[in-house]
Formats: sequence, structure tokens, C-alpha cells
Amino acid sequence: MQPAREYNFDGLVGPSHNYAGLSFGNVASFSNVKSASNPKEAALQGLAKMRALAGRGFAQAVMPPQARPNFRLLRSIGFTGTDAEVLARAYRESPVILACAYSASPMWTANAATVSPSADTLDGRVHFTAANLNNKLHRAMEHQQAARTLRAIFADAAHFAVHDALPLTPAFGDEGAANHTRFGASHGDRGVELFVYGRVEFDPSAPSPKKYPARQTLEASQAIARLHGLHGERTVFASQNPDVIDQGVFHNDVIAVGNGNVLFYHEQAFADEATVLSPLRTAMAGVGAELNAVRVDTGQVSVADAVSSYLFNSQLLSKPDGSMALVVPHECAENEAVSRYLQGLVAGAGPVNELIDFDLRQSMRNGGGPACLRLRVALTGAEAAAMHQGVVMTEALYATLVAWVEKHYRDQVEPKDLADPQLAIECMAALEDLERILGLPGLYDLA
Ligand SMILES: NCCC[C@H](NC(=O)CCC(=O)O)C(=O)O
Repeated sequence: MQPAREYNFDGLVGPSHNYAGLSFGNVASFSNVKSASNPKEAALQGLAKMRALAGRGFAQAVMPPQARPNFRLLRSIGFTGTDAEVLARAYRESPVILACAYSASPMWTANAATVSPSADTLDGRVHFTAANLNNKLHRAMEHQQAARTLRAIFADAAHFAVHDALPLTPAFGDEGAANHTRFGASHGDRGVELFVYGRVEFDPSAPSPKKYPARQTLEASQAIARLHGLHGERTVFASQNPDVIDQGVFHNDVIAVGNGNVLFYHEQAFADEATVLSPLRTAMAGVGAELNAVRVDTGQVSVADAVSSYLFNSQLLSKPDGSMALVVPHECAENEAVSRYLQGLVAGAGPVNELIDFDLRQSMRNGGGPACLRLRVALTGAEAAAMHQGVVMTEALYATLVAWVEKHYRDQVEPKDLADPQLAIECMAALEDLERILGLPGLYDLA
């Protein structure tokens, strides 16, 4: 066993962050449609979280934003001419599609890919599969740049394998690490990977939601387990409770989070709790870990409170002494039931003995909490040394990125601003600068 650390790759919010109401089934996205966003504040809130966690000694890195507007999307559906003409016509004929082309949604890097650490895979490499995100137009093209970015950071084929997205069809709907959790005695030991899906393409009798879409299929989760070379005895597939999808739990990470041997979850998270916990417990026993299931009952926190506060969209981080900190959005302190629950949680004898609270309101208003904003990558010392170092969060990088944000970002974007050709020019200039800052020339295909 090689000791390993969990790196959290947080998405750097892009300069076109806006509220377009694009995610049917995501309550926050729908409630804040067309309100004014503040991209500068959004990026600074994300950077403050990265800096604070890095400062605490947690391994922290940054995932760059993607190029927006997505002219390739706009041109592929018949908006032609100069860039300015493309934007003007798209704004006139289909402002919602223009908003899709402008979405800063790659900031939620939990949806960028599914990651299996080398301790779990057949060939002993870290495996990544870019998520196809095919349930939503504004997210369905993210996988191309996601795979390109991952290949730029994890270029060493001796240690890393980056797989392209699964076939881009509803049968393989895949939302990445938001529906995937790894358990084990430590980050370096062999672990158990839990995949949670919302529907089964080829079994119409399987549970599925009635009102909102289920974005992840069992077929997609199984495909990823195969691609990554996971061991059958250390892989568990679980059906999400369709009733909570219909209450706004569009990803499993809105209702459950895990780390080490701990699963922190709401009693209504799964279609059948017992058929998840029992195989998980057995699989974990096989790798020498004992499942610690921290269950929150509906009487303590309702599903509605979990969705509005994002209690479970938190980060569970292992501290050097073996205890854990829970990184929560500030909304948790503002919700009476959740706040009361959390006070009891940290005062109790369980694994979580500290809360770390961040103001992530700009992201939260689009349905993205602390856990959505980060992709977990457990790396051994050799693997960490083999990845691109320019993305590792340090005080110096933090200061450089804050200055970069201050220089390039607007403090307000409203729907009408997406028609302004100057915004597109500003976005491109920012990314050209960023390639240099991160030491990743050619990161973007800006041609
Ligand atoms: N993991 C959190 C993802 C949040 C994301 N929201 C959005 O895309 C909202 C975009 C908008 O409505 O402008 C989603 O639903 O996939």
C-alpha cells in the first residue's frame, strides 16, 4: 500500500457566471432565473474556499474554467457570421440557447469526471472518465474540454488514464463524481466504490422519478466501473430514491456524502436503504474497513431543508488525527433545523468534530455547494509528483488568481449582457492570461 492524499480540485468560476434557469429539476437554478449574477464575487468566493482549505493543510488544486461563449455550439445550430453577428442573432432568436453557450457550469467540477484511485484499479493507474452530462444542453459539451484539461494535468500515462465520455445518449446519462463515493480505511488502501443511479434504461420497472429527470443511469455507472477496471467485490451500485429526485435532489451529492469509512446521508436518500448499506458493509469489511453510517432522519432535517441548505453537499475531510471536518455552505447556519442538527453532530461522539463554513452564495444560487465545486482525486506521492504542478493551490497562486479575477471579471451580468460582444472578448482575454498563469499553454482550443 502506498500512502495517498486526497486532492480537491475546485472549479475556478469563469467570467461569464450567470443565472439562466437552465437546469430543470434543480430548484435553485429555476428560482433564480434571470437575476443578475456577480462573476467577480463568485470567483473570489471559490478562491477563498480553496485558499482556506489549502491553508489548513488539505491538498488543494484548481481546475480551470472552460472557454465561453461556446461558439462551436452556436455555429453548429446555424448561427453564422462574425462572432458579433452570431451573438446578436442568437440573442434575438433564442436567448436561452445563447445562455447555454455562455454557462459557467464547468465550475461544478464534481460533474467533470468520475475518478478511481490507483489502489482500486486493475492496472494500478488513476482512472478518469469525463462525464457526458447529456441531460442538459448547457452541460452536454463540457466533456470535451474536461477530458482535454484532465489530460493536460494528468499527462503521464504511466500513472494516469483519462477516458473520453461515454456514448452521448440518454442510456448512458453520466454526471460524474456527484453520484460516486469512495470508501476505505484510508485514501491509499484498497477501497470500495459506490455508484448511485437515478434510473435504469433497460428496465422500465426499476424505480424512476415522475416529475424531474434522473440524470444518471445504471448502465453508465456500470460502464465506468468496467472502464476503470474496478473489482466486482469492491463495487456497489445503488438506486437513488426517485421521490427525492422529484423534490430537487438532482444528484446524489445533494443528499449524501462519504469519506473514509463514513457515509453521511439522509434516511430518504436511497430507494432501499438496507440493500445499499448491507453490500456496502460487506464490501468494506473485505478491505478491512468498518462502515460508519451517520444517518439523518426526516424528523431531524426534512428533505426540503436538506435541499435548501445543502447540508449534504458538504465536504467531509479527514484531519491528521483521524477525525473529520465538515465543510458546509453558510446556508446551513441560516436554517434552524439544520443548524441545530449540526451543533449536535459536532458535540457528539461521532467522527465529525468541526464545521468549516463558507459563503458560496453565488454558486449556491445555481444549485452548487461546496461538494459540487470540487473533484476529489486521491493520489500517492509519486502520482502527485507526476501531475502538472501549476494547478496546486499555494498562497502565491491564490494572490495571482485574485489579481487575475480583479482584472478580467465583471461584477454584474444580466441576461441582456450576453448579447454584448465585448463580454465574449473579455472572456477570451481572461483565458489566454490564465493559460500562462497555470503554465498550461494550449489548454484551450481557441481557434
Ligand atoms: N453539481 C451542481 C450542479 C449545478 C448545475 N446548475 C446549473 O447548471 C445551473 C445553470 C443555470 O441555470 O444558469 C446543474 O444543475 O448541473
